[in-house]
Amino acid sequence: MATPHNTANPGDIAETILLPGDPLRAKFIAETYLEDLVQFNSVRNMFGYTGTYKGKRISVMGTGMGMPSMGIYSHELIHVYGVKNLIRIGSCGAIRGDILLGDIIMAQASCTDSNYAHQYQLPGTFSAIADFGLLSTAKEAAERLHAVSHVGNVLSSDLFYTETPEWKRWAELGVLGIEMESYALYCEAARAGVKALGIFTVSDSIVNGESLSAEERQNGFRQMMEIALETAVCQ
Ligand SMILES: O=P(O)(O)O[C@H]1O[C@H](CO)[C@@H](O)[C@H]1O
Ligand SMILES: O=c1cc[nH]c(=O)[nH]1
Repeated sequence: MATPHNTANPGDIAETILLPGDPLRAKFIAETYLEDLVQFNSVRNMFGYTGTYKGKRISVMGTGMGMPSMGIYSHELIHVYGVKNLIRIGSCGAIRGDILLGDIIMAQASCTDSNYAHQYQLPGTFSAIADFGLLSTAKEAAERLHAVSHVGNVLSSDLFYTETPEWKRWAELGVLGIEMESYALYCEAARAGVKALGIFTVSDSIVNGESLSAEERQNGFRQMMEIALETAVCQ
């Protein structure tokens, strides 16, 4: 049965899915890497595809920007379509001077300034973490592909533009970078007992204001895509 945001029928989506924020990144991955491609969604231009990579059935779909958008798509993928392994592939800003443009950050855990976990009515703060199996498989893939990758904490923020440089406080606690969706993804996966991981290419440095050129961005993103695909085939 379709949802208000996804016209796929149950069975159209593989158990393992790659989730870029940008639907055009989903289209690029599908057209570049997948065989026997079928498009399952175009509602709101949030393109979704299923195909095969090295013989393994894999899907890829955009999730938009921010935790409300990620929350909707990941919830439906898990609860309506039976997806079991969700691998977010995004861009992020580095908040440490030793993490360079084009480097890859794997979110072992995700902090947040959002109230996403408020819905669970916990008597405390929920620590959102990656699935260890997905994380260790991705780290091994990164090493095989000679990618520079860092594993640690990220901040999933509700804010892209901020009035004050709050990132410094997060950096003092060892947080590596900032993006906008992994906390919601990890919450949805934890609540449903499925697996999730966020992998990010550093597209800009919040420390020194540098950002990737278009060409460097494309190459860096391709390395992240290949790490995610290599992780997906192992599931
Ligand atoms: O490149 P994506 O996956 O969209 O991720 C990052 O880029 C967007 C902000 O430009 C936010 O969605 C943030 O999380
Ligand atoms: O969320 C994001 C993504 C890229 N760069 C940032 O500074 N923030």
